[in-house]
Amino acid sequence: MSARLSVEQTPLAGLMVITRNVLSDHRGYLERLFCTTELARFLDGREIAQINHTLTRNAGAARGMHFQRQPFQETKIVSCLRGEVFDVAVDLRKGSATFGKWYGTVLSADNHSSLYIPEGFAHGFQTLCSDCELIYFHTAPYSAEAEGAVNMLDPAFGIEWPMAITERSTRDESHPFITSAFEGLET
Ligand SMILES: Cc1cn([C@H]2C[C@H](O)[C@@H](COP(=O)(O)OP(=O)(O)O[C@H]3O[C@@H](C)C(=O)[C@@H](O)[C@H]3O)O2)c(=O)[nH]c1=O
Repeated sequence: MSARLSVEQTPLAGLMVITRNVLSDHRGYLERLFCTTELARFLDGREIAQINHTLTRNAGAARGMHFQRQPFQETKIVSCLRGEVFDVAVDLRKGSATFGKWYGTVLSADNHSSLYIPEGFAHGFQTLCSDCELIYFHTAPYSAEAEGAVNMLDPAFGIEWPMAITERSTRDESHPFITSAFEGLET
């Protein structure tokens, strides 16, 4: 049986784009969203602790850039099951050669791509059309106390969002810009 998931490295070590190889027939298709066996070499024993699903109604809306601190640091796999989003991860790993760099890619229901985001990255996205649904596989449970975030408009990162950001949560709007005191996340 051929691999159902193809994995491509990005310029940020450990951050990967997964393409789901669909099995189509006259009814439609089947695709694999997660596979312990195929992803074993990356997961290195981590198990999925939580699966979350979000709907974002309006095009141009954005969520992020979120992460969880130790001991709830998490790897997450993000997939878009309806619509199209520009999905972004920022490397916040302390001591990383690419600290502060970002990588973005379009995830859509049609391109069957997912982003594999390792510990030490912040994640966010912007919707490119209305009614976008994402599904997240997380290796740690949600912890409000361990949540952290950086501002998606922070010039220190210079993320090139595809369109003007039309909507964010009050909390996401209020995340401060980082300062030189921010050394990054321990991983
Ligand atoms: C993320 C999360 C939130 N919540 C609660 C907190 C709050 O009351 C409500 C909405 O939370 P938020 O506004 O943080 O939801 P949202 O902005 O969609 O948060 C998500 O953003 C993207 C970018 C990610 O990377 C995800 O991991 C997650 O952080 O849901 C949970 O109960 N469990 C969870 O796992």
